[in-house]
Amino acid sequence: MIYKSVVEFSARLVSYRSLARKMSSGRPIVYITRSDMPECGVNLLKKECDVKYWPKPSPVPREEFLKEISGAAGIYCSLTDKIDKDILDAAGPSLRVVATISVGYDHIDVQECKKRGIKLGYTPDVLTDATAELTLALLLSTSRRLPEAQHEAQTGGWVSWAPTWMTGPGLAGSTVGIAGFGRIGQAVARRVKAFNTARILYWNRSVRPEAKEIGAVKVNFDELLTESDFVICCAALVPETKEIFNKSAFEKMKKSAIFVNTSRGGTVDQDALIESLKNNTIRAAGLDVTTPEPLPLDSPLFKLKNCVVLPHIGSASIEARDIMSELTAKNILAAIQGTDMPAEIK
Ligand SMILES: O=C(O)C(=O)CO
Repeated sequence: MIYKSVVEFSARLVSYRSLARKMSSGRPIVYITRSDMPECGVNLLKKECDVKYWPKPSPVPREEFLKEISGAAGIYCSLTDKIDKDILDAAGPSLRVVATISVGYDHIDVQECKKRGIKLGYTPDVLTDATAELTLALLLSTSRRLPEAQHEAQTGGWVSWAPTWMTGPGLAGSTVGIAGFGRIGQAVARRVKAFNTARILYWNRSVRPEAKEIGAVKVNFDELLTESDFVICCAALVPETKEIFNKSAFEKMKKSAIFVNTSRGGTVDQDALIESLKNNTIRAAGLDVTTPEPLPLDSPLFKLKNCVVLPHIGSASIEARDIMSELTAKNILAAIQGTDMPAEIK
C-alpha cells in the first residue's frame, strides 16, 4: 500500500495500533458457539469480555470450533456442542468455564472438566415451566390427535361431524406415570393433576418429598409401565437411563398407552419404539426429542400417524430462552471473576 503523505501514514498507524490494542485488550475471551444466542446474555458478556463467535445461526462445525477456541477463558455453548477432551485441549490452559444454555448436560464431559478445574454452568429452574407446558401440549396433541385432525380438516377428510372419528383417550380419570421426578417431572405432575387424573405415579432413584403434596406415588419402573395410561419421560440422560424405554418396556405398557418424551432421545431405543408403534404394541407416542437430532426426513417416525414429532422445542418460550441466556452469561462472568456461579454443575 502506498501512502500519499506522512500524515495519512501516521493516521493509519494509529488506527492499526488501536485495533491491535483492542484485540489484545487483556479482557477475557468468551467463545459463543452460534450467532443467534438470545441477545440479553450476549450483551452482558460484551460489557466485561471480548466475545468471539461462530458467525452463523447454526451450530459451529467441529473443525471450526477446534480452530477458534484457542485462548478462550469461557465457552458459551448449547446442547448441540459436544464438549470433550479435544475441545478442552484445543482451548488450552486459559479455559476457566464452560456454560451451557440448557438444563441437560449430557453433551459435556463433566469428569474431564472437573479434572482440569474448569467450572461448569447450566440453566436449571428457569426453563421448568416452559418445558412442562410443552410436555402437556405434546401429551394432548398426541392423545387427541391434533396434527392428524388438522391434516384431515385441511385435506377434505372433514366430511361431517362424526361420533367415533378422531377420538382419543382423555386425561380425566386416567393414570399418568412420570419417569424422572425432578423439577420438570414435578411441574408436569402439577399440571396433569388439573386435568382430574385418577392417579399420578412416578419413578425416580430417590423418594421426592414434594410428591406428597402433589399426590404422586412412587413405584418401581415395571409398575410405572404396566399401570399407566400415559407414560411421560422427564428423566435426565445418564448411563442408568440410557434406552430404558426399550422393546421390553414397550411390551410391558398397556396396548392403549401413550408415551411422551421431552427429556433426551437417548432414553429410548428408537427402533424398538418404531416397531411398537407400527405393531400397535402401544397406541401412540409424542416426542420432542429423538436420536439423532435433527431427525432425518426419511425416519419412519415421520410416516406414522400415531406419532407426533417436535423439533426439540421444550424450553422454547420467549421468556425462558431470554432468561436462559442471561443465566449462561452470569455463570460465565461469575466463574471468570472467581465469585459464586448462580447455577454451577457441582
Ligand atoms: O435445556 C435442555 O436441556 C433442553 O433440552 C433444551 O432446553
